[in-house]
Amino acid sequence: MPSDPSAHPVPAGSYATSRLSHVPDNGLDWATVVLRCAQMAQADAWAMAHGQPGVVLMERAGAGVVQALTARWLPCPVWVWCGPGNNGGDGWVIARLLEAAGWPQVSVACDSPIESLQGDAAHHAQRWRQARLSRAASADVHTLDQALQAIAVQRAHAQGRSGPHSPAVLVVDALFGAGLSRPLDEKVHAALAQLATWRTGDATSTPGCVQVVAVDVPSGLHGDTAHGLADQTVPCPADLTVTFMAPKPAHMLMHGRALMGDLVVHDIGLPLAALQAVAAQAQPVGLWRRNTPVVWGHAWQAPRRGGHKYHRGHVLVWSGPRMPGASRLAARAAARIGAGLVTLAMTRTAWPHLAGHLMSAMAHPLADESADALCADWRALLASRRWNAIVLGPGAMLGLPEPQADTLRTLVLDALATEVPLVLDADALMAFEGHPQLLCQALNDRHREGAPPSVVLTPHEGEFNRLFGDLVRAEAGQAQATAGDPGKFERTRLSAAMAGAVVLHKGADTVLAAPDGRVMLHDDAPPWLSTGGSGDVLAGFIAGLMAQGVDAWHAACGAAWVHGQCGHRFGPGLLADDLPEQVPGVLRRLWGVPPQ
Ligand SMILES: NC(=O)C1=CN([C@@H]2O[C@H](COP(=O)(O)OP(=O)(O)OC[C@H]3O[C@@H](n4cnc5c(N)ncnc54)[C@H](O)[C@@H]3O)[C@@H](O)[C@H]2O)[C@@H](O)CC1
Ligand SMILES: Nc1ncnc2c1ncn2[C@@H]1O[C@H](COP(=O)(O)OP(=O)(O)O)[C@@H](O)[C@H]1O
Ligand SMILES: [K+]
Repeated sequence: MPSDPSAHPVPAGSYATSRLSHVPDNGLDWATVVLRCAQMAQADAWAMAHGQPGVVLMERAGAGVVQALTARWLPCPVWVWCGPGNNGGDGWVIARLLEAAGWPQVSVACDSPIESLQGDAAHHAQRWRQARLSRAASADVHTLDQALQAIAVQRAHAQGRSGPHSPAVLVVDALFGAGLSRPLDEKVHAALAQLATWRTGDATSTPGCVQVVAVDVPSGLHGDTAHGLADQTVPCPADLTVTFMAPKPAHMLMHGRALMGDLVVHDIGLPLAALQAVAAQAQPVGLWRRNTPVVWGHAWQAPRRGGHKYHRGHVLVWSGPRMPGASRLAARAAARIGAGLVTLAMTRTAWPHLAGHLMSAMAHPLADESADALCADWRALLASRRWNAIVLGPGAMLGLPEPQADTLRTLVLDALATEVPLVLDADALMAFEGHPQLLCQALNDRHREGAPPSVVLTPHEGEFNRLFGDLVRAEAGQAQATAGDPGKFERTRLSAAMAGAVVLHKGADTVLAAPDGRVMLHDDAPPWLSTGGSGDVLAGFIAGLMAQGVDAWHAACGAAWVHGQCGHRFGPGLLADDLPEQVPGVLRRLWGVPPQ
């Protein structure tokens, strides 16, 4: 247990430096998990039951906030807004420690009388009061209304004299954290909304004149869903958020993440055993994890000495005539990540545009005078040899006279009727819009209970909602008493369970889920990845790994990681075409292959 708590910034995704093929799947540690609020409370409770008093943990939590805060800002007037629970408890510690550190103007606002506070929060409120009295200073506690009036005055006096590191007023939001159990009262919401207006700047003040530090989460944000309760808006974003031990979904999922400002995860010294106890309760599938090679490295081997291209699998990529670039990107990505052979199946109309551009990949033309002819040719191709993985979706639209979606659905169902591992992306998913049950049925028919899943669906948020939105809402409504968005983790988990497939739900906050309930967050992806065709490359990476024998879950997690690393390596100005070209460097580092 560290006695000197340290802070580490998020994302903390890092390369492993040694060969990963021997690392077990369960490399559990605080830096690799995302904990729900109830699980964090379990870990706290475990530590308290095993000799770590709550007041000590709270002291460390407050100290962590002070450490992060003093590293960023010069001494300036501070208001600490304390709520009625332990989030407020942290606030009392922060106020006391800031004063002890010599910050000259620290004021506290709390709408609950000190005498009404309970437990650890009551203890620290009393310590704050005693510290004040021992210095013969006033131990007055203000209401939020009084705080707002005072901040308005401080703000006005400081016009033009504040800067990024010395705001006119710094407000510590210690109102509500993990214990938020109902929407904010109107009065509290309005107070935070006023603060938000001052923070962003208005007619009378400059942006940054008032800055905000959130303890655990910005108040009103639910830690599990990354939204306000019952669709309430979260009134005041923060400039800095300090949470403890492990991020919660709200710190990682969009909306929530956008409200955090800089995020620090502070170690308050809970032992690994506390996490292991929480993980034991989360069996059989375990905790929600952050995507690092530790989690999937064992499932994915470097090419072996003496192997040949057939050991590395043959990927079949479907290509429609409208956007042939998409399927070419997927094909190149599959080859770069290690598939031994890649064949593009393309309609005869696409042949002239595509075939001449292929170098290492092979091409197979399909009849396209009618939907029936196309489907028959596709079935024959599927049956013609032992494919190791299929990608269907990037640039899949057909350009036939018949209704597109009907034919595309047939092509997908034909592919699903084989046992070949499959990635379904983009158009192949949208062909089932309005018919999600049809897709789920076919996937479940194929998925054998207990066997590893062999299909990966890769919708982005829009595709996810159009395909699964109604099903997931209905399922979440049945599963949960609380109304409102269950959050991206839960939505993705539900969709994978319904579909009997791995779902890789793309975005700045990619979430992956397997039918057995495993859930993974991929948070280490740079914004340069939001460029046309980047998803096509990802689909190719997944198929390329599956072709090499990696199961669908580990292939999806590994591919998302490689995708993110490729984005990091190239940096700004990235085009999707650049991504596969970064793979050699990423793999070299992953496998510890020495530089040439
Ligand atoms: N030992 C621990 O348990 C630790 C807890 N820590 C802090 O404790 C926080 C969690 O504490 P709590 O579980 O007490 O939760 P909170 O302090 O977030 O809030 C719970 C209190 O607020 C009330 N409440 C909830 N929603 C409300 C609303 N909308 N309006 C008015 N009242 C509302 C609840 O009835 C309860 O009294 C964490 O966010 C973290 O800041 C840290 O000190 C680390 C250690
Ligand atoms: N802001 C972002 N930060 C990180 N990754 C992102 C961001 N926006 C998108 N991505 C990633 O980029 C890829 C885009 O895929 P997709 O939306 O299917 O694009 P396309 O259809 O053009 O290929 C996905 O892997 C997604 O997770
Ligand atoms: K808070």
